[in-house]
Amino acid sequence: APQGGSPSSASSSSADASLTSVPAPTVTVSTAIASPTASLDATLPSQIPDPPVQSWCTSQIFCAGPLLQTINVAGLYADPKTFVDKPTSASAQTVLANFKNLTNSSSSLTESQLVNFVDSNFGGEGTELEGLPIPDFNPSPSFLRNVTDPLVRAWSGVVHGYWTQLIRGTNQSALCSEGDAGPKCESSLIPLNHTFVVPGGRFREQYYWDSYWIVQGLIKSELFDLVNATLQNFMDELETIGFIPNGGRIYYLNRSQPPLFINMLADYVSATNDTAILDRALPLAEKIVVLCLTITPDMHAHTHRQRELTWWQDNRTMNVTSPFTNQTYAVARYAAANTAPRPESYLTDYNTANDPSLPTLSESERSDLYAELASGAETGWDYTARFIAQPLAGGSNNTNPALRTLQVRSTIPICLNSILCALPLIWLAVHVLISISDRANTLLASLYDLRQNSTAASTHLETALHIRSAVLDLFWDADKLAFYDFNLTSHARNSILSAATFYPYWVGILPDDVLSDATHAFGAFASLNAVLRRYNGTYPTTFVESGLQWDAPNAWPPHQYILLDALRALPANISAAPLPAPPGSQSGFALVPAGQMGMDEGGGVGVGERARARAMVIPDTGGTASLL
Ligand SMILES: OC[C@H]1O[C@H](O[C@H]2O[C@H](CO)[C@@H](O)[C@H](O)[C@H]2O)[C@H](O)[C@@H](O)[C@@H]1O
Repeated sequence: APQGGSPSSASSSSADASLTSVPAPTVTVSTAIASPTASLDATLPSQIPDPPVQSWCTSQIFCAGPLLQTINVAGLYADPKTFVDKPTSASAQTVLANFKNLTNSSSSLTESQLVNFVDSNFGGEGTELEGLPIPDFNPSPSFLRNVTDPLVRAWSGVVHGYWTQLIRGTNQSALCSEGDAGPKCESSLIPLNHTFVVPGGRFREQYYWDSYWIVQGLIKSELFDLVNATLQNFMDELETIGFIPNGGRIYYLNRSQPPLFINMLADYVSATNDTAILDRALPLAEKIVVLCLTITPDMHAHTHRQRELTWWQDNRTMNVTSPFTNQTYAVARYAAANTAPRPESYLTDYNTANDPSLPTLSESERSDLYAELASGAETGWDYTARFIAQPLAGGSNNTNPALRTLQVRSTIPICLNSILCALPLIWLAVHVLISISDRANTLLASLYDLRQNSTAASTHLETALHIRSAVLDLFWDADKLAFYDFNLTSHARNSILSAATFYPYWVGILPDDVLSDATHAFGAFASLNAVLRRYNGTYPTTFVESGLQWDAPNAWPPHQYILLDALRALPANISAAPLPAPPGSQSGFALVPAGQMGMDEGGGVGVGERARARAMVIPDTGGTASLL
């Protein structure tokens, strides 16, 4: 097998399933042909001065600089990511010399000169990757037999079959090898040692938080070797880079993504009992969760001084004093250091910053905006009203005015802090506060138990109490019965309800208000009831139709997963009661606590009658079923 490691139970397959060796898929490359919107003999539009070179991304071809800006301003490709995924066909030195000759040859370059330059100096996007076969692919894994609905079962079988299209390896023969005068070419790919699974389409590389849900699927599909390989790649990155980047390209090296490595590890060990992986993984995982272990400089310093130099703590943590209780907490935010357009979205960011219909930005305002845009990408929710001061500033057809008011770095997000503290918090929930599904038993404290390291486990438990307090204090609104992000500028909670409101439940943080009163528990999930009653569809990311992809009406699969787990986290004595019915002929919206959704029925800033959350078959509960 091309994957690293082979757990004992990794080869299990259903007895009646026929094992099939599926041939390696052909990876389609060079799908994009340069097709500038301007005519070929048009000269390039004028440019603003190049942004500063980014210390984290020093390629003069794929990172901010004159070449990248010129190619982008020419608008050769509909998707700016196409260009930065093309390896050069000659050494970087040669390509840069050719570019210099070109720019010296004329004061006004034409579109066709740029098309020729790219065609003769670059190869097809993604050629450094190869599609790999899945050895002994089982088209009928046992989970399919437990899907009773024939339609859903057939659909699940089709989805299972997609794995064969998404497995990649680094194409060693296409990598830029060393020549006498240095590497023979340059590519933006971060080569990985193990097989990996890609989201697909333009996302040709491994992504961090996508991999969490990929791992959930791989486990169901009994493709354990691929999970192991995914984890090995991430461990390699933790060792060599110091953190797990957003994705597997050098232009992602200034940011991470929602940190779910240890969740993947726990789920893998639970599914395979491959505890051998823990020797390498646990110290690296600790690097990720250390935020939870170093609450304030004076707490735990005696036990955790050696862990202080870690990535999330050093780069993303700050102390916040609650205006509600005056308690101080170390909490995390997304905050990428960046003063240039994102290379994979260069023209998009450039246009946001230089939109002629909007006020001209000073250099420092532009830099700030670029940092916000990169930080927004780090959230995984790029982009959403949740992190925007004026989400409807340009209406839903023009998102530039809204993006100019991004406030990612001044938002303490519910989701990140819930995730970062998930393991000790769920451990706490399981062992101290509430009963929760078996899944929780696989989490960090249990992993430590496996290694007989009870000291570390008790520290996690102690820490969990503190972090649970931070989440409940900063984010929980007891009147609206919902969690909201904390805004560092207003020093108050934001008012936008989003799918993030369910993250604390997902990780086992249940407010006492909810635990003590079934009516409150219903109120906390009343927006879900309203959505299901009215639209019979999935839960949108927010209820704001901003035109951004992480806003209404779009609903994203990760959130449906989290929401279902959030419901499962409710104790049975709270969730078993029948749902309250709306009075008279009113809709489920009438049952939503005042102000929770921040919208008026059928209007306001929300989805209202226009909602079209991507429909999924979830039957209307009709007011009689339980929340579960
Ligand atoms: O499925 C991969 C990811 O796709 C989206 O974000 C990615 O694309 C952006 C633009 O090309 C890029 O700037 C960002 O950093 C990428 O992660 C999606 O929003 C992500 O949630 C998702 O992981």
